[in-house]
Amino acid sequence: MEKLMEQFLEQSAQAEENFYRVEEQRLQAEDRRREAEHARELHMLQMLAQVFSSGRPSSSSSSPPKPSPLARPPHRSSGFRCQVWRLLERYYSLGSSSLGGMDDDVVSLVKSIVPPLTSKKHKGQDGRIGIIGGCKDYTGAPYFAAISALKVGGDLSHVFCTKDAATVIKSYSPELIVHPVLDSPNAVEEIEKWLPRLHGLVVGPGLGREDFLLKTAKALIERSRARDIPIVIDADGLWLVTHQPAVIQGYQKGILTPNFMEFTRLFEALHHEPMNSSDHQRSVMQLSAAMGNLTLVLKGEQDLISDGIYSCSVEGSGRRCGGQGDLLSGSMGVMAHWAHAASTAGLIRGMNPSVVAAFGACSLTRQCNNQAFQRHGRSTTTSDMIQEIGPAFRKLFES
Ligand SMILES: NC(=O)C1=CN([C@@H]2O[C@H](COP(=O)(O)OP(=O)(O)OC[C@H]3O[C@@H](n4cnc5c(N)ncnc54)[C@H](O)[C@@H]3O)[C@@H](O)[C@H]2O)[C@@H](O)CC1
Ligand SMILES: Nc1ncnc2c1ncn2[C@@H]1O[C@H](COP(=O)(O)OP(=O)(O)OP(=O)(O)O)[C@@H](O)[C@H]1O
Repeated sequence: MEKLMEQFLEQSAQAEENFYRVEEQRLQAEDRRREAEHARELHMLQMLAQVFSSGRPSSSSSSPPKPSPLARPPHRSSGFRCQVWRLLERYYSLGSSSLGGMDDDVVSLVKSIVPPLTSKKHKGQDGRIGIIGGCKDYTGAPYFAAISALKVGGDLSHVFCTKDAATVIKSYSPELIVHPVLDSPNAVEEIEKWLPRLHGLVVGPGLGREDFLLKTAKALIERSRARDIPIVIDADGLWLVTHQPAVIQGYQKGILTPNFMEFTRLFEALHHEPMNSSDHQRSVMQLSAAMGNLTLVLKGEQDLISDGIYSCSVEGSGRRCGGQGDLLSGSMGVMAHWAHAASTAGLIRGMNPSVVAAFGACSLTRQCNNQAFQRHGRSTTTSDMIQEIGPAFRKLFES
């Protein structure tokens, strides 16, 4: 019996070793294929850039000029030029890892949207954010999003959730304002009363997928849109968008933050065909276009942000714990308000404010993950990351 057991263990160890060997070979081949594809694409775009970038300094293939994220397409009126510009943008962003400074340029734009802390302001000016989400099953997600909005620097954070989620969420934190209205018969009217006081809305964390909750969320998105409020849609809010894309399509103050699964569902719903999962940048551009060029953030090893393609690769860690996406969407809700306010005030020009907000929130989330991981390693949770928001924010945007 013992001998049999030994044999069995040996065989399974061998099988495991074989599996890892084959897997490693597969990953190496995939890396080589991607590198070759990337090089081909860069080369092609480089040639296009040289042909079309009249007025720009000519670029050597090894060191292309550093792009300014502030720059605008030269003549937006011309469709052809616009297309060329997009190719150039793509070329520059594809080359961004070798350029190095790209992230720094966008980070400095994020710095410029952060409102200064002065004694002249009243409570509420730096952001009153609403979270639509929180139901019987999910109380953590809306809490993470709402507390992150506060810790980033928003002044007031409202959670609109179902009745049975409200007491639970209140008990997590006295800092949140929690409205137990999401499943009341007149939920839309109850919540709409608050819209004039809100600077940003985050729809989806812990919302659930019950029809009546999604119906309420839909009506609130429509009414917030009519009031020109920046809207971040995440988690179950994206389930709604997958089934009814028109609810947010074309809204320039809308930001979608899908993880890979959510992205795939959305892509396949809009394109009626399977996604080519080997080229994420292309898929992001395609989906963004299908959604009316709104800002899209595909979260992952790098966060890919359209319009154009920006990639945020601030170093995080290998730890993925539930709720990181809620930290992201909550902080993005505040930053979207700041970015649009800064844009209206003429403080940022030439770059889509939603992209600046998205980049800011992605960098921050990843930096929080990195710092929390240094302290807690494998046991890092989203609560640990939330503890890092203050120091991470200072390090990225206030130094
Ligand atoms: N503590 C809480 O209350 C939390 C609640 N959450 C809520 O839970 C609800 C459902 O969210 P789910 O994300 O589970 O939704 P989905 O049902 O869309 O996710 C399906 C599955 O996809 C997997 N997945 C994610 N990224 C992937 C990738 N790159 N490749 C392969 N698989 C991947 C996830 O592990 C998940 O099990 C939402 O309302 C969400 O807000 C989450 O935010 C996590 C924390
Ligand atoms: N592979 C990765 N490497 C580094 N960072 C990552 C990786 N995947 C995700 N992240 C970071 O975590 C953030 C949230 O992405 P994630 O995929 O965890 O979202 P989510 O599944 O929607 O989260 P939630 O658990 O809140 O629903 C991303 O914006 C990114 O900063």
